[in-house]
Amino acid sequence: MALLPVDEALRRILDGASALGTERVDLLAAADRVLAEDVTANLTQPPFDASAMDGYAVRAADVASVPAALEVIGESNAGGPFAGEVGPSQTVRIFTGASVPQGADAVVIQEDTERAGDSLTVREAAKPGANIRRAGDDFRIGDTLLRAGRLLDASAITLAAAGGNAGISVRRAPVVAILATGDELVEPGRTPGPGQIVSSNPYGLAALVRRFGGEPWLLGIAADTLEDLQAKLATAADADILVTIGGASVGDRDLVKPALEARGLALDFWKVAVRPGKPMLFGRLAAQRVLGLPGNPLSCLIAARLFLVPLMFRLLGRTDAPLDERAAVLAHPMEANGPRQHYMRGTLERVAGALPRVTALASQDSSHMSALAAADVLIVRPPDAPAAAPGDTVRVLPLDF
Ligand SMILES: Nc1nc2c(c(=O)[nH]1)N[C@H]1C(S)=C(S)[C@@H](COP(=O)(O)OP(=O)(O)OC[C@H]3O[C@@H](n4cnc5c(N)ncnc54)[C@H](O)[C@@H]3O)O[C@H]1N2
Ligand code: MOO
Repeated sequence: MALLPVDEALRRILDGASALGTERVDLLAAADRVLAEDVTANLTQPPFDASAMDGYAVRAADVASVPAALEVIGESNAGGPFAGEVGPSQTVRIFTGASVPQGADAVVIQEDTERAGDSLTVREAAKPGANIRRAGDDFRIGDTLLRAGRLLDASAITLAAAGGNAGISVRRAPVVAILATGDELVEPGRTPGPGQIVSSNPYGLAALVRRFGGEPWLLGIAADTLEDLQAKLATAADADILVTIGGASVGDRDLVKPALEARGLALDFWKVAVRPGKPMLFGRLAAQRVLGLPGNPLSCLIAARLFLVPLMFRLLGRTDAPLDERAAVLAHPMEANGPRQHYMRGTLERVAGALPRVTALASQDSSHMSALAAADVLIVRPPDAPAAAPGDTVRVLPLDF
């Protein structure tokens, strides 16, 4: 099979994928979930004309020329409005957030006044509307506050709450089953025997899945036998997405593809023109989407960021773009690229008033986890890109996981 271009691989993975079902959660459980329905305002905010400052509610005409002498006739507190009306040459003591009483059309801040008993001297003039937040300035009952498909961050949750919404409809989190494969693997914390290494990838993948709103489901490590692979794959039938790690290449023990095929995998593609991540496979086991990621840790995580995360966005109904490429300027020359789209690990440096400057790390080995942890971007080198010079503009993808 020929290597598939990155865009085409992504298109095929997303083909026919649609948003999962919805569930209602209360506001405290809504953080980082994806909104499934528009949120509307059940209230108007502010619900009344409110003072923006601590001071005195006045008739602007009374304080057009200063100093002006006024009589204090009462008080309006946040939560305790003044019941009467402010008449000519009268004023009401008022506090931030309190309702502006009838008759008043401006608020003079406390610092611009002098008080003696019920007498107030205003030293600064105020125009009509000064320091008043009008009813509905922020939003009105029936307004659409938030659109479906948006990630619920702190500001969105604050707005939903202010609009009188106690519960929110969100997308069900996609369940992503993760199966490590390989006789050489032991769980972290165990001492590897001869020829063994620690199975690190599932933990990084689980973090990535959580980070983007999914529910990771770790299936452990399958041995390099068709029997064990098939048995472990069978336990994942209820997951929305099945991810296998390793055993995807052409070695004699690379049995993931045959094991999946024996379980009825409809293979869509195997091998993508991407570096790292080439031996990735994608197919379907009935309704379940299956991503077979390579074993090299960087290949695994970077392929997951490039292909699994956009699929999760789709299942979550997210409307923002899953891959946010930006421009940066190269700090050094770069050789021409080969036929695979190369996602090189790099570090980004801010430059005042100009595009940031990017430096590729010395190690671009797909097994060097220390390099990935030290990087803050991936430099995207398109297939067969010509050699580049310092100062050339390149695309970078922030490492956001
Ligand atoms: N003759 C060829 N050999 C290889 C090719 C090729 O095209 N022709 N592709 C290379 C590329 S590119 C990659 S990437 C790797 C991917 O191989 P597999 O997906 O089959 O992965 P494994 O061989 O099982 O493992 C590779 C490497 O990663 C380690 N590994 C595996 N699982 C884990 C885990 N859960 N945690 C940490 N590390 C893991 C494994 O021990 C190996 O060191 O193939 C190249 N070969
Ligand atoms: O694609 Mo492999 O991921 O180049 O090491």
